[in-house]
Amino acid sequence: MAVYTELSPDEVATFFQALGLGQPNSVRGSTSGIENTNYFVDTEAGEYVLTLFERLTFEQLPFYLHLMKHLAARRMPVPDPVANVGGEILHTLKGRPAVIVNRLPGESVTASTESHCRAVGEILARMHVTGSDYPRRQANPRGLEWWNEVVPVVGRCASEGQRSLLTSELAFQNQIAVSSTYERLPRGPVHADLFRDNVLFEGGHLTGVFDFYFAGCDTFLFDIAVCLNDWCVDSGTGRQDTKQVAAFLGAYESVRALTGPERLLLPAMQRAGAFRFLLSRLWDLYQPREAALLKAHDPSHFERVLRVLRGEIA
Ligand SMILES: Nc1ncnc2c1ncn2[C@@H]1O[C@H](COP(=O)(O)OP(=O)(O)O)[C@@H](O)[C@H]1O
Ligand SMILES: N[C@@H](CCOP(=O)(O)O)C(=O)O
Repeated sequence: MAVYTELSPDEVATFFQALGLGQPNSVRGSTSGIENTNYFVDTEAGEYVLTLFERLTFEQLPFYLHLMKHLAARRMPVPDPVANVGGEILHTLKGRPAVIVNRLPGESVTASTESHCRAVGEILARMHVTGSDYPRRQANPRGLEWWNEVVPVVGRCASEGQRSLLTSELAFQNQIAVSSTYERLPRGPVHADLFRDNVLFEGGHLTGVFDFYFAGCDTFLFDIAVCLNDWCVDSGTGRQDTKQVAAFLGAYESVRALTGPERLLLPAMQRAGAFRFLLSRLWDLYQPREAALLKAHDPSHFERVLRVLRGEIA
């Protein structure tokens, strides 16, 4: 992310020492991401990421942090929050909720290949299966309820063409959500934002999945759709790459087979995935926050992806 909350080296050092992580040798603010303040901190004990939460509250965070702990404890390559002597993993720094996790190895990829799509399809299915017995419940914060709240708000600033797209897609998604097929979709904790910038690869192997801060309980199909829309879509045209989609779904199904209702609703959920990110990008554009190094994401990309999925452009 952008650094929203500035920390001095002394503040970071005191915090790390209190958690028994030693003296920081290096502290760097991250320039990517749009939601939280991240610092990369190296100490003699290891490499860490310190996150201060700018949007999420003390009440919302335990769901995300314990989900990461649950998956990490089951050998998934996700960040593992560091506990204090009392076993607490959610901390306070400068009055904000804060967490320290291990820094995962590898780099994000910008251009995805079929091999990347296979790796992400497989890890997503493993996360769905492994997360199935996670006991905490919290709704997807960027789900249907949020869409209904923000469409009228962003619609006021959007162009006429965008406004009519948003209104029409919202009506479609509201209809899908009350259908009996939708009711039968398998559900559980989902990442809900597993874009290329939230996955790490090293030497062709997937080494990390992070940024669980849009996670929530929702349909597994929504999670699959979000991934397909980022990993398997041509960024120039907004069209799906059918070979990448096949690679992703084949790998996903090698771990967990899709059900009949999931097959039926995949196109509708891909529209839902594109709609969700079009909405959040418009929201970020029209309600910007202070940040030293903020790079806003482009809404027109997801407008194109959504229009392609709706059959409005070839
Ligand atoms: N546990 C981690 N291991 C390695 N890199 C990480 C980790 N957490 C965050 N990062 C890095 O920090 C950057 C910003 O993190 P991110 O969670 O995407 O921020 P935001 O929530 O603000 O979008 C990522 O692009 C990634 O490079
Ligand atoms: N993936 C979202 C933005 C969320 O930001 P992140 O850096 O926290 O993943 C998008 O592309 O709109």
